[in-house]
Amino acid sequence: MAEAAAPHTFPWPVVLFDLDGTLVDSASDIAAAVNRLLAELGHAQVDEATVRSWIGDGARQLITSALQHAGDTRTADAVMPRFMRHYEDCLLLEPRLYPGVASTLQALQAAGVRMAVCTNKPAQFVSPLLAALGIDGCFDAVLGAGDLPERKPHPLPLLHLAQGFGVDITQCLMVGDSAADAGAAIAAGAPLVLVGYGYRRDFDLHGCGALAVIDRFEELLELR
Ligand SMILES: O=C(O)COP(=O)(O)O
Ligand SMILES: [Mg+2]
Repeated sequence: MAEAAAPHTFPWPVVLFDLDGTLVDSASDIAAAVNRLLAELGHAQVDEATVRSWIGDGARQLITSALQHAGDTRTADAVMPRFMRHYEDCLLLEPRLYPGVASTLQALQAAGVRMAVCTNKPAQFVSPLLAALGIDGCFDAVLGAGDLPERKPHPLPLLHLAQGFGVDITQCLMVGDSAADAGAAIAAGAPLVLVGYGYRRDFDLHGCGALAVIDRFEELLELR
């Protein structure tokens, strides 16, 4: 009788995933929303690469950067309701999972790893996006900006998720792309893996204490 394949073992029982720039390439949709706002405010359009450099610290910081870039003295708060309408309208224009994300999440799930999304994206957009991409069933918990009084790089969202899973934070691997993810993981005491393909700005991926920097999402399965 053929021997059953050994189940994949993974070093951590829980993985907390960042969303934008880690699981999902959403930059073109976010850029479309920003450009709709800029057009409405009478400003020139910006390219996707510029918007990518503004993603990672939440919608308010994104819009603060866009207004600054346009030389507009309005506050982010003053235009946020308008922006959120554009964000919602553009959310599902063409979001894409990065290569290997669906199969890797399935492999982790099959190995009994419990997973959560921990993102600075506005909370109301997270579940619809995960559902549209067909990966909503992989996660036991989803936390977005606005769900808690603090967001990454504050450690609270990570600590809150660990508590919900009933495990110590050192048992929760954080996987992200930005300084906000690294800051939150280090402040919380969570092990950290960074993806090299995301939206990082001026931040040293290799010098911030990550266990690994991966260029392909599937490399997660090789961690030991
Ligand atoms: O919306 C953002 O600014 C970034 O979201 P993220 O935390 O999933 O990268
Ligand atoms: Mg990110």
